[in-house]
Amino acid sequence: MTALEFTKGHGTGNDFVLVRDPDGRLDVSPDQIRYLCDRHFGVGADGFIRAVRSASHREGDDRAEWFMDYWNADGTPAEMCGNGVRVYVHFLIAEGLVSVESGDSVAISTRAGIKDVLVDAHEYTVDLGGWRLDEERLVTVPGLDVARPGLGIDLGNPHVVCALAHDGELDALDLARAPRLDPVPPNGANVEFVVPRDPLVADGIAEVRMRVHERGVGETLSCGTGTAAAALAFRHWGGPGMPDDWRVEVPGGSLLVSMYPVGDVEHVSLSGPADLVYRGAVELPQGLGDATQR
Ligand SMILES: N[C@@H](CCC[C@H](N)C(=O)O)C(=O)O
Repeated sequence: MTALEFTKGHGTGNDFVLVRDPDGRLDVSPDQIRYLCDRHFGVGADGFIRAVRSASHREGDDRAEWFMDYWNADGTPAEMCGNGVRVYVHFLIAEGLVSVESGDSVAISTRAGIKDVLVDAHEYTVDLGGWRLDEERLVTVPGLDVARPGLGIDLGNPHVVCALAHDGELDALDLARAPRLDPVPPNGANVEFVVPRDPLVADGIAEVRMRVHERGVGETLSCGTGTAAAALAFRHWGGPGMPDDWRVEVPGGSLLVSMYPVGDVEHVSLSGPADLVYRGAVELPQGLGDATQR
């Protein structure tokens, strides 16, 4: 049995088990990812991130040296993770795998394309790229008496954003199980519940509060792409005159979302902290198979 060395990190409480595997020698199975992310029997995390060179992963894009091999806690791969990619760059720097100074950007290959992450002391800003509106779905969740409309937003990964009237409604939600979506999205979705601050806009920045049920995970303390989806949906509903800068408060902290044109496309960025908490080594139990060398 081999011990798997890992680092535990988080971005506003959205937490990850990160492992370094520059040459793509590790083969960590979905069962092993479920074990690692289990909060009772394993290390515990919302997601698993393998740091592998793009050249050593079939989904990697060689225009970026590093690929973020991101998996949800239930052992399913995801296209993108806005908190994860910021923590990932912090991890690459801490491990000496990239060398950057404050003010530099690092390009990261993800299943949703290449994302540039700007490093600024302890704050990381990821350009999530373009986005698109998706269809509306009815959202049913314990704690809300009737189903509410939710707006689909695609950021490489799928989101459905549901506006609530006040903090009381948000606090009453039971997100222990996945909200029901109608029609059912073909690939599932992360579902964000959002309440506007009163006033919504102060000093040119709009502010909302959000809770999220993440696809493949459950309720989490934060979801970076989810905060971007929340801001985009509220700006869409608010119409012309809405600001392009949004502060989104989540249970684990707060994140800044900004929208800006890049050529003909509108991009959206996400800024916030990234923290590494501890390192360790874990032996994967028999029966799950070892994280073996390829
Ligand atoms: N927490 C992430 C999103 C992680 C992936 C998500 N659960 C999915 O399946 O799309 C974020 O910070 O964006």
